[in-house]
Amino acid sequence: MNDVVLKQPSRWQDYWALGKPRVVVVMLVCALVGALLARPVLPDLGQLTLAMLGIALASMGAAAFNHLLDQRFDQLMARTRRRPFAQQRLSTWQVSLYASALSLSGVFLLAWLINPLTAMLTAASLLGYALVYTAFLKHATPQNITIGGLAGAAPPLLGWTAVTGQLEGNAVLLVLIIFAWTPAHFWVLAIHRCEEYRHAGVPMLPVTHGDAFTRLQVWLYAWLTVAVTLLPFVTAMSCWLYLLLLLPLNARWIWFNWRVYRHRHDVKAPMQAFWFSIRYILWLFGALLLDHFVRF
Ligand code: HEM
Ligand SMILES: CC(C)=CCC/C(C)=C/CC/C(C)=C/COP(=O)(O)OP(=O)(O)O
Repeated sequence: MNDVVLKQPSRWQDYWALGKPRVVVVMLVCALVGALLARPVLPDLGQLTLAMLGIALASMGAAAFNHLLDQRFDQLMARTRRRPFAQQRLSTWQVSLYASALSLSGVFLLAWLINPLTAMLTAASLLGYALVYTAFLKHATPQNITIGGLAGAAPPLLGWTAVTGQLEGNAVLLVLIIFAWTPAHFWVLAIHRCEEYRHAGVPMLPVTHGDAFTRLQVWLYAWLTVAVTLLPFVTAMSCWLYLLLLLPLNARWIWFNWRVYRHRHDVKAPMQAFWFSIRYILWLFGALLLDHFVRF
């Protein structure tokens, strides 16, 4: 018998998937590093755990709203069509309630037990991703992710303000790193999935401006990312260990993105660069953390 019977995910697995848990885990790592870099000494572990919980709940709520608002587009793309709401395994009511419950509990937890600034910034990121990006920018302009990327870049700032209760320049530097990294992170995936985005009518850069132009943008943003990652060293927020770890990491980053730019016929290059982008951001924040604690 050739038929493969795919096992349906359980209800819990469906709810879990709505929160884009793998993306949120990486965001939480960035938030945690932001929190640990904020002061020379370790923050209170109880407060830190609560802050991470609040940020996680709000991020997963934002992701669930993204599923809710993008159902029609998710149904049109092979990458997303098996999502629980795209397949109508969960109802509009269930997803709306779940997204609202996660978002509100996350923001209220931060407002009540952490501080109002972190709650406000988290609420702004949540709305930035769920509403501004998903409901508007994503379907309006090929610059959707350069602008919308600000919401996804917020986690280190959220971690930082959770510890300090105030906005500080070094926290903004960490945001800038993710902000500069996002276009190269995403456009390589968009190059690989260009026909799906075209079919769904989503104006991603390779759809509107073509493959060659997008590869050039990836290459330029890769260099912008390199420049921004040097800022923590230039401003003396980080030291020589960070720089030492950064150099081979950036060399790999440039190499992966160079292949995207120059080896247009290498069909594997964009997705290899995409998966490396995730390892890159994790290693980078790991390097910032290591440098911080080796010094103090
Ligand atoms: C607006 C900004 C961003 C856009 C448009 C974007 C886009 C995407 C897309 C389309 C995927 C594929 C998801 C899938 O196949 O289900 C993805 C995966 C991923 N993104 Fe991003 N991303 C953004 C920001 C971020 C940020 C800030 C982080 C973390 C700091 C991040 C971490 C990840 C991770 C870890 C994955 C892999 C998920 C998996 O294993 O399935 N992304 N991103
Ligand atoms: C509070 C806070 C920090 C909020 C940020 C929340 C969050 C989960 C951001 C994720 C960024 C992301 C994966 C964008 C892709 O969306 P897409 O709709 O383009 O991708 P898709 O087609 O895979 O859904």
